[in-house]
Amino acid sequence: MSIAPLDRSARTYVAGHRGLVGGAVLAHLQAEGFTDLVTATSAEVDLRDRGAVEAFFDRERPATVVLAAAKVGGILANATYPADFFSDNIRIQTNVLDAAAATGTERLLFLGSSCIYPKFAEQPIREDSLLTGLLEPTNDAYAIAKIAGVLQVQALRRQHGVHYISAMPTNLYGPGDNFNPEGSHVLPGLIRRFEAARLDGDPTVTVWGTGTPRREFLHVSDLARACVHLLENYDDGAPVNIGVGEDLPIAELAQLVADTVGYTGELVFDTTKPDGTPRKLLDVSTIHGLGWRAEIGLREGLAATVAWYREQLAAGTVRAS
Ligand SMILES: NC(=O)C1=CN([C@@H]2O[C@H](COP(=O)(O)OP(=O)(O)OC[C@H]3O[C@@H](n4cnc5c(N)ncnc54)[C@H](OP(=O)(O)O)[C@@H]3O)[C@@H](O)[C@H]2O)C=CC1
Ligand SMILES: C[C@H]1O[C@H](OP(=O)(O)OP(=O)(O)OC[C@H]2O[C@@H](n3cnc4c(=O)[nH]c(N)nc43)[C@H](O)[C@@H]2O)[C@@H](O)[C@@H](O)C1=O
Repeated sequence: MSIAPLDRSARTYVAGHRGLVGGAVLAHLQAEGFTDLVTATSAEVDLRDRGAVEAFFDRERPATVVLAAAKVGGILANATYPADFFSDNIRIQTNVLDAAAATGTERLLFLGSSCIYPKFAEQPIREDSLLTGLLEPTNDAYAIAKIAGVLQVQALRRQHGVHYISAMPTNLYGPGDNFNPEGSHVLPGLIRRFEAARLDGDPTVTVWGTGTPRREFLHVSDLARACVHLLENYDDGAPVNIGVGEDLPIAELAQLVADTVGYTGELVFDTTKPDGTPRKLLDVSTIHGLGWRAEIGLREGLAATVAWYREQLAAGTVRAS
């Protein structure tokens, strides 16, 4: 399918620009020479409010949209607040997708997540395993909302002929992440905990679960590159996985974080916390075939993220929303 390159002078809206993904996408678009970038905080435009979204799109009429706004959290947040994860995300994505189609947005990228796939999908997980099995219960509400977004993109393509696409990133990390002790994902959660233990001289650090689940980690700068690459090289309704193509056990990740932070105490595993899905390594042959590959290795990316976190800690600006 031939697609015109993105018009760097056309109005481009990054929804969720203050988040981990949105911040990286905005920085990448600026570096790529996009000159008409539009953003709005959730206080300025609450994307759950359909009227506010319609008014925003009527006013701004973006030609391109990256939808990186969502209610996002780790396994404990998802398991604790499933109704909020479902309701917020269904409303955010429905409002943005409908308003984009109604006001002539030409290109849109919707961000889902690797958790949309069945708990026991064959590994590595191919895009066509979607809806072939039961979901992981700790995040099924969030996953169904995201699956609904994928289907809404496909429905808008069929009914209105729009060039909207969906991408399914694996677990992400990097500058701009959420370090909330309870609500964050594993990597920021462990960075925060190991750094505090190092500074306080604690003899042990608790890691949630058994440590046996495996996870794949993609640096958010790689993801930002992938988002623009897909917008310029892909135009189909099928979701596209974005990942690095390798994973590791949580126990190994925890030891890597401890070594990177310089913590030398003991790891203790709290098995009262959920493990979640045993593995969710993504098959990335589709996006590799489109000419994109991850470039930032986990050791390199983790070291840079720890350095960035320490700067935030010193400045008192650690995000823990
Ligand atoms: N982090 C990860 O590991 C992964 C993330 N993803 C997906 O990437 C996308 C971005 O995630 P991530 O960057 O990590 O999330 P963050 O929590 O870092 O950022 C989410 C952003 O969404 C905005 N937002 C949330 N609710 C609203 C609302 N009601 N109205 C307007 N804006 C809102 C927030 O804006 P504000 O700051 O102004 O409140 C925030 O900037 C999501 O779709 C997520 O599903 C997919 C796979 C993995
Ligand atoms: C991206 C993806 O992220 C979520 O899925 P997840 O990958 O299971 O999420 P997680 O990063 O929070 O946990 C990964 C593993 O790590 C273990 N673990 C150890 N210690 C900590 C810890 O301190 N914090 C957290 N959060 N987990 C820990 C934890 O027990 C689990 O086994 C989805 O809800 C959904 O949001 C989604 O799409």
